[in-house]
Amino acid sequence: MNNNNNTEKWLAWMNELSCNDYVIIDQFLEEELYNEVRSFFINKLDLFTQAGIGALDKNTIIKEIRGDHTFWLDRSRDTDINTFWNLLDDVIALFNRYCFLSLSGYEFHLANYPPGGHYKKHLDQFNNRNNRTITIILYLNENWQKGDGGELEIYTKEDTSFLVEPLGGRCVIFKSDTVPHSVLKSNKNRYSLTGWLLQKPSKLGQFLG
Ligand SMILES: O=C(O)CCC(=O)C(=O)O
Ligand SMILES: [Fe+2]
Repeated sequence: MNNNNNTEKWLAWMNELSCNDYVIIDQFLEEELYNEVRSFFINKLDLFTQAGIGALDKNTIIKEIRGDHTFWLDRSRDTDINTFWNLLDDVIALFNRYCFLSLSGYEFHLANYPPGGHYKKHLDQFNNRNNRTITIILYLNENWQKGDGGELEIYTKEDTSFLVEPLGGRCVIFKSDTVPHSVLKSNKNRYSLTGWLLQKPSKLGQFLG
């Protein structure tokens, strides 16, 4: 973190995350970085493909469950957003230090839900691969209006749920294994940058012998 002020902000967000399992942050990035990420998104729109469900070979396209199109990011290739990658390094270091985690990596994609797109209620951890630990979603929608749909529905520990509008600059962070969520039908293109901070795989020994 480049200054104490940012560290303090992160400590408050992590505190909220540990109490509620989620935290919602408006104007998450400084304007310049937000614009950089959004321009990068727009430049890549031609490369998006229909998203699937499940890890690796279990990945199948089921439009009834999720309707988004995605583009997976690669830090060494996608250097236009280096400032964002560097921020992630700092964030991972803070989580490991203050939340006693052992995060060792991340995976991020750009996502577009075209009109009619939605994602049914789910958890972000796959049954057969459980190292997704923290989910981070940054919305990139300018001028999102009531009636545009595409709200994120978050289901709480108290068995209630609430809706989060995908407003540009808003970031939602939650625990990947405990917070069920869904995306309601979007009525227009809905842009986001979504990713997961990954825990070091446990029980590697059983594979390594
Ligand atoms: O874009 C969102 O609000 C949520 C996306 C989501 O749940 C996912 O990609 O797993
Ligand atoms: Fe999800």
